[in-house]
Amino acid sequence: MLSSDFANLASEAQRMLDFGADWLHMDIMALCPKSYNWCSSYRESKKTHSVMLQILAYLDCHLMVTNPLDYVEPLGKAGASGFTFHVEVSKVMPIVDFVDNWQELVEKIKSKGMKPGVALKPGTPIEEVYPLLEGHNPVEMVLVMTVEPGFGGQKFMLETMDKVRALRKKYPSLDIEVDGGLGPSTIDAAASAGANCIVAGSSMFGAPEPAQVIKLLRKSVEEAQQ
Ligand SMILES: O=C(CO)[C@@H](O)[C@H](O)COP(=O)(O)O
Repeated sequence: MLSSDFANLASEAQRMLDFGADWLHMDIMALCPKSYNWCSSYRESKKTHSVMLQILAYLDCHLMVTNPLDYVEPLGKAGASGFTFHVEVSKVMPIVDFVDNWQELVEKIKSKGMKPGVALKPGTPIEEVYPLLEGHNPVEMVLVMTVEPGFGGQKFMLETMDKVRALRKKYPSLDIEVDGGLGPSTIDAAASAGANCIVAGSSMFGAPEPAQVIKLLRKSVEEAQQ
């Protein structure tokens, strides 16, 4: 949704669902560069925001915030479906008993009926998310960022596919999401590495025929899974 027309968020969301998107990906940012556009829409335009959350669709929320725990309650109430927080919060926050408490965070996310996920930036080694995939309260999705988080329209970082491959090898049935620079020219690299959830921003909203783009992305993932 970061690539959509912010003045028409609800109709843009519906347009993408009509074209065949399975999920709506909502970027919720606090500290990333250029995040003010989405943040201001998110915070200031409460009315539009709640209209979006009323649409019956899977709302995949990517929390680029340092205090994910504070967002669990409000997003759960608002109707979010997926809640993906960043593994790097354990480094930027001094609270960092987070590393010990991530299970509590995951439990809270689940208790609000949301699917817990963990995201990592391009420079973060994949090994950092492994502890969150073990134990009795594991996350259910890993989001491998394929651009630096912050804004749409960036170039897909092919080198991040090593992380997707490693993750897929270790966790054959895990949901692995990729986000940033995904479109017809990069989908095969992501799908063949093992990604099965594809976030497409500017390649969708800027496409003359978004339905065709979705079909192509889906086909590439399905073929790679066979
Ligand atoms: O989270 C982000 C950027 O922080 C992404 O969701 C991008 O917004 C995807 O946009 P494109 O790279 O597909 O244009």
